[in-house]
Amino acid sequence: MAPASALDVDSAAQRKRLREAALRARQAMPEAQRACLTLRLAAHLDGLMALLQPRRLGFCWPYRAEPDLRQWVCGWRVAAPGRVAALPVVLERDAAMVFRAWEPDQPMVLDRHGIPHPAAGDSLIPDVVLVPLNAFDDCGFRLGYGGGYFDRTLAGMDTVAVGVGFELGRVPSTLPQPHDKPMEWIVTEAGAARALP
Ligand SMILES: Nc1nc2c(c(=O)[nH]1)N(C=O)[C@@H](CNc1ccc(C(=O)N[C@@H](CCC(=O)O)C(=O)O)cc1)CN2
Ligand SMILES: Nc1ncnc2c1ncn2[C@@H]1O[C@H](COP(=O)(O)OP(=O)(O)OP(=O)(O)O)[C@@H](O)[C@H]1O
Repeated sequence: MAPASALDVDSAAQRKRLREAALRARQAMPEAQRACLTLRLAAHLDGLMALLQPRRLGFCWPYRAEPDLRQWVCGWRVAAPGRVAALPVVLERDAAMVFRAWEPDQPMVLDRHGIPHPAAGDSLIPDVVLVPLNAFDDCGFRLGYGGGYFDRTLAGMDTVAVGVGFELGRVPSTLPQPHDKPMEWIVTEAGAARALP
């Protein structure tokens, strides 16, 4: 849909700048530093998961220097019986994603963006989804890669959305649009916090 006004054009351009700046800063971080921040972030995730107690947990395969949560998820999964980890699957452009259960060593295929996901499996609804953040704000609004996949997926799903990212992506406002649904929680290396109302 075409932007309605000069103000919309302005805020779309600003969102693009915020998204790109956060992505650039994250990708410029040395790998060792990223790993160190991810360990701290994971410790805060432990605390939040103890509170939320999901049985089915959605997360993302790391992409473009996002926090790599695979090891942490493996530990979470085996720490109690019946826990299921799930990855999002982009079946169609401009549509909601589905989640499929994931276990280490299972066959994976690449989606249209080159991100691995389980090759087969029934779709499921996670109790909690860990949503990657590029830029984000204290109200829980986020900027992803601009595909609108999470916006569409979370709009139709009864799940707790937990934004996961590094502090370097925090901005005063992401200039949220009417379709944006805020995360309930934000977890970074600095802690886990409920998004502000
Ligand atoms: N780790 C991870 N996996 C994820 C997501 C995510 O944010 N992080 N997604 C959350 O939505 C979905 C994939 N969404 C994506 C949307 C756009 C682009 C992307 O690279 N877009 C290009 C331009 C278009 C293209 O090349 O297809 C770009 O940003 O330059 C990548 C992933 C599902 N898997
Ligand atoms: N609930 C929705 N239903 C239909 N289209 C939507 C919905 N949410 C977002 N979109 C479309 O997706 C486009 C991209 O949205 P946005 O810029 O917020 O992406 P993003 O949050 O960065 O991406 P992602 O959710 O993939 O991480 C929007 O311009 C809008 O057209």
